[in-house]
Amino acid sequence: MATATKTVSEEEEEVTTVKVNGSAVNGVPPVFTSSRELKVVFVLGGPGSGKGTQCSKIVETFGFVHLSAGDLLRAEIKSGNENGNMIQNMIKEGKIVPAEVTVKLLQKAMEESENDKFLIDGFPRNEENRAIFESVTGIEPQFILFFDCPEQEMERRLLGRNQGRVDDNIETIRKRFKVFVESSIPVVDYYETSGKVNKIDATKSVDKVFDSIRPLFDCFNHVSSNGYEEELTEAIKQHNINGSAVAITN
Ligand SMILES: Nc1ncnc2c1ncn2[C@@H]1O[C@H](COP(=O)(O)OP(=O)(O)O)[C@@H](O)[C@H]1O
Ligand SMILES: O=c1ccn([C@@H]2O[C@H](COP(=O)(O)OP(=O)(O)O)[C@@H](O)[C@H]2O)c(=O)[nH]1
Repeated sequence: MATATKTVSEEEEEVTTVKVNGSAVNGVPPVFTSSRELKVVFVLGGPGSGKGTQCSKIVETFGFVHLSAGDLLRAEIKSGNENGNMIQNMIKEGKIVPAEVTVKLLQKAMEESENDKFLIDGFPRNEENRAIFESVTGIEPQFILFFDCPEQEMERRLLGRNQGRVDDNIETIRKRFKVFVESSIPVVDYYETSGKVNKIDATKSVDKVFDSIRPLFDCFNHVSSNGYEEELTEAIKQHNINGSAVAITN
């Protein structure tokens, strides 16, 4: 008689062969257990550049799930998890939490969601984040949104944010800016080499910034006869022609 119980070898088989977006990295298959084709957009930019604000608008209009790495880490502190103290101290100092911790939280959130389109906000923050995310999930981002904003404006916004965050004080803000330039900009540079970065002028009003982002997401709502990939490639090309070609200013 057939039974629902899987043998150990069947379970091993499932974990190693049923995986997102496929490819093994350095011969080690991703350990992601979902079989959905997930679409991920990384949203990067300095602290206070407006990433979270725009992610909310993208969620409303284009049906993505917003995963803020910072929010997931702050929830972990609140949950009383054993890593909580370490995470709290890192955030207070503006340092980057070890990749294993953040990737695990992102992975869990994606696996628990029934959606297949994710905005990952504020991650990857350094090369270690990027490499570990890629090797664990096997996911390559569709593209990168990079919010370009001068430090003076980001500082003004952060000091006015009023969310009671332990890191929105001038001393920690300065440390976060330094970490951003030294560790996060190299990730943007990495993706620039594969033409995946879409630079956004984040100094404009919230609505104007959203207007410049919108065309990059339209293809997720209406797929032309050319197909989604072609439509996205064309949107990125147009975005760059329209004067936002990538030139990292920091
Ligand atoms: N385009 C904008 N112009 C002015 N203020 C903004 C703009 N976008 C966001 N803000 C404000 O700046 C602060 C930081 O924005 P937020 O979205 O939290 O940034 P991030 O997620 O990049 O840290 C918030 O108080 C937000 O309301
Ligand atoms: O992938 C991440 C995302 C966030 N953080 C920590 O969380 C803080 C706040 O990040 P968040 O993205 O919430 O805020 P932002 O600095 O972009 O305003 C950072 O300074 C880091 O200390 C981290 O270590 N890894």
